[in-house]
Amino acid sequence: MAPDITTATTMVPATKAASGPSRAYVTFLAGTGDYVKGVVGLAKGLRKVKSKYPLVVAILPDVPKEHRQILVSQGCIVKEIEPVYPPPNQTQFAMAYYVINYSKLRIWEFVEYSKMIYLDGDIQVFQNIDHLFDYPDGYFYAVMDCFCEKTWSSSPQYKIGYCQQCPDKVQWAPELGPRPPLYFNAGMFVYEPSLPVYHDLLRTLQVSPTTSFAEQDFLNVFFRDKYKPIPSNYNLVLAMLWRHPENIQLDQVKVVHYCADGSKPWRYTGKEENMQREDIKMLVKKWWDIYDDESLDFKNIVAAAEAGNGIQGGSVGGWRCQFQNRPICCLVGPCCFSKRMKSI
Ligand SMILES: O=c1ccn([C@@H]2O[C@H](COP(=O)(O)OP(=O)(O)O)[C@@H](O)[C@H]2O)c(=O)[nH]1
Ligand SMILES: OC[C@H]1O[C@H](O[C@@H]2[C@@H](O)[C@H](O)[C@@H](O)[C@H](O)[C@@H]2O)[C@H](O)[C@@H](O)[C@H]1O
Ligand SMILES: [Mn+2]
Repeated sequence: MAPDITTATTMVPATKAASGPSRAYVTFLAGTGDYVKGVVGLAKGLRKVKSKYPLVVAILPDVPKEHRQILVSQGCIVKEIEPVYPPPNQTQFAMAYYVINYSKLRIWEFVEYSKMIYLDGDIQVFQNIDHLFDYPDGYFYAVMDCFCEKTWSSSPQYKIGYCQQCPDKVQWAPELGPRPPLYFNAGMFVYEPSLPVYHDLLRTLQVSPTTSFAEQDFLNVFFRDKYKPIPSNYNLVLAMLWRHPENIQLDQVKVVHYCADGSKPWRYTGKEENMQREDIKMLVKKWWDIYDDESLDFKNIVAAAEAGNGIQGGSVGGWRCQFQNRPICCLVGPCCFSKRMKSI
């Protein structure tokens, strides 16, 4: 099991979760590039909506020390994972870098948590979604994807203009075979870590064909009997705004997925198609407002909690150190959020 880097550096030994099933959000970070900004934004966004649960970051070995330190300083629980590679293949992935996304499968190994919510690093949470952890166990919850973007141009759905978001607009062509089962976007999902499932995933991957949406396609096949769609409010794939506006009520959206071409806020130039839309500009600004909000930096949250300023019951988002009867037991912080804290 991947060691908690924070536990290794924590001044005091982490102990088992104090009470009740252990839950956490989890994201994935690879490379030396700027996705680390996405993860910092996500950590601050979860704090802004007062989530009760910590953010675990599964990182590949190529993530530099400086980025790891930034994540720990933002209260993240950093866990190094080994890459997962698909079987040798000639696949033309929709995006060449999708090949690294198979490494996401390592999060099934995080069995110190009973339930986790996976969020891509290019996602922001604008309203609290902790209640998703209470959904019945035994299912895989995720939002249905959209097939209308050109990233889908090699798919049979795209070729006939069929999309599951509006199945009556263009009927599925029976001559293409059975209508495809509901298909989820793998940028956000609710799942239960499990070693048997983890080993089954890795074994099955090695005998599965690789396809253009890499681990997203693979997860859709693997969990097809357990998949339960949840509303688009929990993972707004931005293309929905111009492809299926009738399905979206922007003020109800809790989670935004900046996956449309040119929409990553930390790289936004406004030059790509659809990027000058008022709703896109508003959502990019909302992301930056959180990223730039220093009051959401972990060190300032701890300081405010220590001073008891405006945080009820001297807790941080409902968490209090069980050992030192203070909001935070130590400035290292993440040990609290992963092991030593208990929900009050
Ligand atoms: O260079 C990269 C590319 C991707 N990712 C991670 O892999 C996820 C999936 O990639 P991406 O979100 O770019 O795919 P999309 O949702 O846009 O198809 C990202 O959100 C990050 O968490 C990363 O850490 N570094
Ligand atoms: O590795 C495959 C990726 O496939 C998914 O994104 C795609 C896809 O869903 C299309 O529907 C969209 O058109 C496209 O923009 C979007 O990037 C996941 O968001 C990502 O986490 C990851 O699994
Ligand atoms: Mn994404």
